[in-house]
Amino acid sequence: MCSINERTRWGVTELRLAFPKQKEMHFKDLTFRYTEGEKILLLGPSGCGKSTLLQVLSGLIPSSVPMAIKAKKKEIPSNWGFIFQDPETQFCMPYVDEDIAFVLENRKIAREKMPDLINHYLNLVGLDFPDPHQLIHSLSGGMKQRLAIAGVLALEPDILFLDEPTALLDPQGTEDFWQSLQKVSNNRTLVIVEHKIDRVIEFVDRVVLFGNDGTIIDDGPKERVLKQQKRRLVEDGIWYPGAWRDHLSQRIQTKKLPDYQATVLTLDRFSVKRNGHIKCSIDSLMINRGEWVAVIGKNGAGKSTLLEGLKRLLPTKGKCIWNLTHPEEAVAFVFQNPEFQFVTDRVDDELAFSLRIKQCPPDLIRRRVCEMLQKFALASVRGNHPFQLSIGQKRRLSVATALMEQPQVLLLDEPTFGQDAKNTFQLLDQLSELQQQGTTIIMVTHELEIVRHYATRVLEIDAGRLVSNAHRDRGSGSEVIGNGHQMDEGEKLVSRN
Ligand SMILES: Nc1ncnc2c1ncn2[C@@H]1O[C@H](COP(=O)(O)OP(=O)(O)OP(=O)(O)O)[C@@H](O)[C@H]1O
Ligand SMILES: Nc1ncnc2c1ncn2[C@@H]1O[C@H](COP(=O)(O)OP(=O)(O)OP(=O)(O)O)[C@@H](O)[C@H]1O
Repeated sequence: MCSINERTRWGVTELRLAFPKQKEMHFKDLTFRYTEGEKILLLGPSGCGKSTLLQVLSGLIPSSVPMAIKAKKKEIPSNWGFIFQDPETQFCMPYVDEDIAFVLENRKIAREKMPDLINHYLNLVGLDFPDPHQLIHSLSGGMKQRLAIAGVLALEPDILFLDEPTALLDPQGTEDFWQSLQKVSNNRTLVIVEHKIDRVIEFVDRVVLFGNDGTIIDDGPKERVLKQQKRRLVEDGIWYPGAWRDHLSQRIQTKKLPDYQATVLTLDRFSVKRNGHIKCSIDSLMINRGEWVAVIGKNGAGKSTLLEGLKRLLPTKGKCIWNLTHPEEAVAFVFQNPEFQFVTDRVDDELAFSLRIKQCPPDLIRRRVCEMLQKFALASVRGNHPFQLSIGQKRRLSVATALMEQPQVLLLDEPTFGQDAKNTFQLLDQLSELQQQGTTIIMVTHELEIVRHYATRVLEIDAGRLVSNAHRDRGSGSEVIGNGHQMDEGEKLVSRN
């Protein structure tokens, strides 16, 4: 073991950076240095610049992402791997096995050793294909994220830059990821951005806390930073261990939900196909107005497929009856990948788009756009291109556009992934308000706290089938919900036909 003085140090000194077409510099002379073997968590509100800084530290900015940057000193490591927020950006080849083989080839691994190694890295992230010669395009969002991680682990890098590596993973996948990383990270240096705080915090020794404007507010051992900065974390809406508990204890308990009794959706021998194959089927299901339905299940189970089938974005068979006058308009949809949704080149135009098509009065559109920019913390980026937003901002914009028309039914595919605490809680408060007014919410989520504290019904999908349909109720004892997660004491699921 070498002493700290002998270890290599990297980082940036007095960094300033300008995004294309932006006059103002991001980071005001930011200095951040780190040492071989350190395990560091970058914490800060959505949009403060965490992902951008990771890309500067790895040298991706400006070498692969051209950007004007100024720094007194830059020390960039050589053997690093980068796990991106958006797994789609990570792949070089069309097939699963080829993508990992590509990395192994770069490491000059002999061809005959490759099949075993490919399986080894896929197993590390819990991907188990009978034949790994699978089209990457045909994987679910969470499966792609697992593959992206496997590809980076196959590099066997000394340094890992991890940008929200578990955002799209199911709870078991998240746990598996941290366990796999534990196995391979002994002497490695890790610089991590992660909103799901509870697990990652066990893993790191140093926490760097950023403010809204990208300045470093504190930097030091995790115990000290989390303790001394607790007020700041709460005020800025940054995740900290116990944030959920504090939020729920302060949450104004919503009035008893109105029982509308009116069926809004009936499914009968309903199935949804992708590429000619049935990927999700439900024999029989009825959902009432004002319900909050959580759709849970493992990565690749068929949750997004179900939602896309309900919105008729994929071919379906059987009955899917919406008890609504104009279902095409009354049912709003939020894709798992927010970029699929954007149709304009400015944030404010994106919000105004659907109301303009309906020829609503300009005054009303302006008022509504301003309201949503405030509610979704997007006012400072209102003139930006939607593709230039941070992941959290993109996610909020996609949800905000769906809410513009005040739809009667909301189909939401993981609307809270990649969000800081403040924006997560604000979104949930808004959805609760809409639910009180009778909006039906059908939401795919891996966030068990939402399932526990907001859902009125939980549908569990496994291998393309509805395996459990349970009404959420409070009672005694505890029960197990999807992915082997124990419900809190005092809660239980009541089965429904
Ligand atoms: N290409 C770009 N052009 C203009 N602004 C950009 C560009 N890329 C990022 N930004 C802005 O820079 C800021 C920092 O973005 P970044 O993705 O680094 O934030 P982050 O802290 O990782 O956020 P999140 O937690 O939401 O992922 C954001 O306000 C974003 O809108
Ligand atoms: N574009 C596609 N083409 C073909 N098959 C696909 C496509 N997208 C997903 N699939 C397959 O359909 C099945 C269900 O995928 P789906 O995206 O519905 O899963 P999911 O439960 O939403 O997963 P996740 O939690 O990872 O988002 C998976 O077996 C997946 O491989």
